Amino acid sequence: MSKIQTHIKEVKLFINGEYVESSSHSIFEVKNPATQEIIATAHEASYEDVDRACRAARKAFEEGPWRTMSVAERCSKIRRMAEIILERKEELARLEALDVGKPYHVALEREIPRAAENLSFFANFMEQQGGETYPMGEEFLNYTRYEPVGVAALITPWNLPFMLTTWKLGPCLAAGNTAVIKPAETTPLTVSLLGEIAKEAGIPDGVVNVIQGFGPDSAGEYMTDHPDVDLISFTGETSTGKAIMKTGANSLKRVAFELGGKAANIVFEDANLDKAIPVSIQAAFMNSGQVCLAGSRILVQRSILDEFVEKFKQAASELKVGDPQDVETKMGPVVSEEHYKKVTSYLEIAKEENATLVFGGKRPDLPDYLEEGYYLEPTIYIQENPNARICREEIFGPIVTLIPFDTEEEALEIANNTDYGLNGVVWTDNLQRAHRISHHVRAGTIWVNCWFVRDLRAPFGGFKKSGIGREGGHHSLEFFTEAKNICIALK
Ligand SMILES: NC(=O)C1=CN([C@@H]2O[C@H](COP(=O)(O)OP(=O)(O)OC[C@H]3O[C@@H](n4cnc5c(N)ncnc54)[C@H](O)[C@@H]3O)[C@@H](O)[C@H]2O)C=CC1
Ligand SMILES: O=C(O)/C=C/C=C(\O)C(=O)O
Repeated sequence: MSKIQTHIKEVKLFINGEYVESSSHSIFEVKNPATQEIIATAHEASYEDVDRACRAARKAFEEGPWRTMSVAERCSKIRRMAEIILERKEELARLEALDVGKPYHVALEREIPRAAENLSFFANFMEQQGGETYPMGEEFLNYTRYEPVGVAALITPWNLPFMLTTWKLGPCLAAGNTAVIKPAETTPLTVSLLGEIAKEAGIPDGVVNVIQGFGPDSAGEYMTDHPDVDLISFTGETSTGKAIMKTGANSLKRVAFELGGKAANIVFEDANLDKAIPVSIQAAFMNSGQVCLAGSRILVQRSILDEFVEKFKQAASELKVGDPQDVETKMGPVVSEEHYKKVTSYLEIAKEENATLVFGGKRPDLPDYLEEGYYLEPTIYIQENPNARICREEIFGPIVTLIPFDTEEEALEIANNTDYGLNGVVWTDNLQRAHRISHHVRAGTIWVNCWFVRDLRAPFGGFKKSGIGREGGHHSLEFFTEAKNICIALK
């Protein structure tokens, strides 16, 4: 008998202000990755359902009051959504932990509050926006308005489902657009509640629609091809971004992509290891390493390699792996069987590439009721060859690779030796070096002596294959608005 309290749930579609079943009666199962228990069944949206959702969003955009109501009124409703999320935070955190396998307390203390903040931040930010004015002497005056674009398809992955969906929904709604949301098929639970939360907050029917289903030949592809969708905001795998771009090109949809990463976490010999070690452990193993910003390769200056390895290994051995619902747990399973196979295939690859296993590399010892869960110990390798696959490919699991280097130039070369460029981390007490490295690592965010510190006004996104465009502050609003210039003759 499982110790985990499961929550059997039927996940329906939310279209035009109400829960509906799939018109094709197609259903898929949702599993708890800690036990493989079925925790819910979800309705897969057919083409007809996606079409209804997109048309409802279009109608709400064209006819409804959402686009034309005052910014103050719109934003107060978005803030109310944030309040409801906080009122329901225990329930949402419990569902997120069940669905993704992440520790409940991480969802409760970090991700669900951040989801609420994603909405309240953009509501407040939108209210402070002005426009440009360009007087042409006494004869003409130009002024700019930022108007909503239309219907947005918001497609999100399974690693931080609720947080990442609200990160898109906040600016989308604040700017006056309407939305059709599709969470990942692996983790539909929390996002399925966003429609009812919006409705309770007083947001008109049709403005927030949530559909469920898969990617290719399913709900994801249908929405990216739909003529009523104007723009697509997507977070997920780089190859999926390419597929979405191709489909969206048929009707020239605007796209913003936040894709994969393989961050270099560079530790110089003058770094404060008392800070660098615990934060690097977080960066490697938070959410079982299923974070696009994960510091999954740690470049360590050779003169401190032995000390770093000893301390890092000790800290990894103290991470409690276990039941996501247990308050002591620091790391749960990975999200699904398919993903477990992908992640654990890198154990074989590491062996073939002669990496040195420092810690982990197998299933942890766990109570019987977790024996079917997709667990892997926090795993640490040293790999001298920076071209090895574990140094360049996104594993998206609890596997971290330590790569020794001697000089600053070498560290930079290794850091940039990947197709990705989402973020990087530098540990040093040398201010000039911190700036030099930050300028030369080709990535969208560099954290110096810290990691995953987020100011929601700052640009967030990737260089190279890590994305297209930026989210955050006015960057998000630019994506979700059309700039219009109005030129007035004054005489
Ligand atoms: N934030 C990030 O950078 C993330 C990266 N990943 C990477 O992606 C890998 C697989 O994770 P998945 O969730 O399977 O990512 P994915 O990119 O396959 O799926 C993300 C979302 O896109 C949808 N989708 C898939 N194919 C589509 C298509 N052709 N058209 C429209 N929508 C489509 C999915 O149903 C899901 O909602 C991970 O192993 C990791 O490498 C995953 C999650 C987050
Ligand atoms: O903090 C944000 O806004 C986004 C974080 C995104 C990830 O960590 C992810 O996609 O894994």
